[in-house]
Amino acid sequence: MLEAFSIAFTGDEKYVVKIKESYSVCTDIGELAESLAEHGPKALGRFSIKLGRPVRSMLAQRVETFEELEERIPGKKAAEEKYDGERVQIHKNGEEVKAFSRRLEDITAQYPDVVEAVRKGILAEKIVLDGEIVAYVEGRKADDSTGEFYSFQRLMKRRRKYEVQKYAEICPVAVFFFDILYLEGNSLLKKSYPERRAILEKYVKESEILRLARRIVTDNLEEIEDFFNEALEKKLEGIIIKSMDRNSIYEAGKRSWLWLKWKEEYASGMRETFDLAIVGKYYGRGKRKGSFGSLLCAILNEEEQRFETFTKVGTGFTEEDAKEIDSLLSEHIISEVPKNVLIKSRMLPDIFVEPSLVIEVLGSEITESPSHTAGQGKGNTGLALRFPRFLRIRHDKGLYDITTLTEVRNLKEGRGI
Ligand SMILES: Nc1ncnc2c1ncn2[C@@H]1O[C@H](COP(=O)(O)OP(=O)(O)OP(=O)(O)O)[C@@H](O)[C@H]1O
Repeated sequence: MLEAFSIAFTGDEKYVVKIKESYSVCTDIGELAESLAEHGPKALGRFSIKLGRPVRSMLAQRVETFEELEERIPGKKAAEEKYDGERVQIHKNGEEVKAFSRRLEDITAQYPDVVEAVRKGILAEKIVLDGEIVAYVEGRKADDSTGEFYSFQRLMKRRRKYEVQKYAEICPVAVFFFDILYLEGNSLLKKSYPERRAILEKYVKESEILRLARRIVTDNLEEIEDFFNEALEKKLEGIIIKSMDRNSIYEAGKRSWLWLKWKEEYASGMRETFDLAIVGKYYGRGKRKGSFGSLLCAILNEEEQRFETFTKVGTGFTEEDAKEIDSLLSEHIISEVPKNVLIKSRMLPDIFVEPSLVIEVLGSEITESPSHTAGQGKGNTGLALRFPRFLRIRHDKGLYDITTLTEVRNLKEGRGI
């Protein structure tokens, strides 16, 4: 249809791309046609976001490797949690609130709880917000202040015309806002992502239902890896990396390289298990305070007869695992780095543990890392295991039965263990 518009209203095919761009902002096809009929190509580029008329969503590109995140968006970037629910664009005009789906359908009636929360907790008269609605229950467990995410399938129970109120109770939701597109008469589409996020934070009064997408801003890929692992631990499926560049505008209707997605399934090139010795423990920090935290784990360097750190494991533990590990480790806590262990100063754990307990860990990539000491040469980089996940305690394995440096090197070079 948009192609036909190009010929019909401009007499030339060459305007198709521009017409498509205009449609991303002016999704009312009648209005688009009228304007083109009246002004011809001059109408293009004049469209702006309008209250009550959703723009097409900006989408993220996928990358093939974790390093590609750095290649595509070098330096400082934001990593946001990626919520698996329904994309929603919320338009608030005073008391009137409308919610639109990614397919631009009006889904307001399905979410009376969200509408009510927006009326109360969004501190602007006229505003357009972009986010994801998820099946979510706040602070379910006593020790879990961040709440619990449920599957997309569960959210789909809310897709109904009848008994909406009943299902609002059966399936509570939260909206995680990650963008703002319009404020009090002004389009924000051309503002940079850091500017938009700062404005967004001012206008969302967080509550059980209204949340801001959790994120970190960093230029350190390892921190992003930790953030990704934490996201998986919360049963999220990944993260979205966002450019902080001056030109990081909101590209309506585009699958943009300014946003990259990284999901659990992309990381599973290799699925190999490793038996590792625990040599330290970190406490849960920030929102994970009070949680189990993570374990610093080592492989055996057979030649040097010492344990060299290889990874930090923070996911995959059940509550029982955590309790058992804590109680087993309590007998091996010491006040300094154990003699037969090599740890980089940047990785010093909160608690040092004499190597004794062996755990089995699933991992999906071996990379060079300045943080770990496994096989570290003169260049000061060691080998590290990416995306580790705890599987079980190996009571049956002794310290000298664990994965060795030779095995890790073989695996890295594709020779297998
Ligand atoms: N923090 C976030 N920032 C941007 N998008 C997010 C965020 N959290 C969740 N999303 C959602 O993630 C979607 C992209 O993830 P995914 O690849 O799983 O979805 P898809 O429908 O298969 O692909 P796509 O939406 O990219 O076409 C976005 O369209 C958006 O709805």
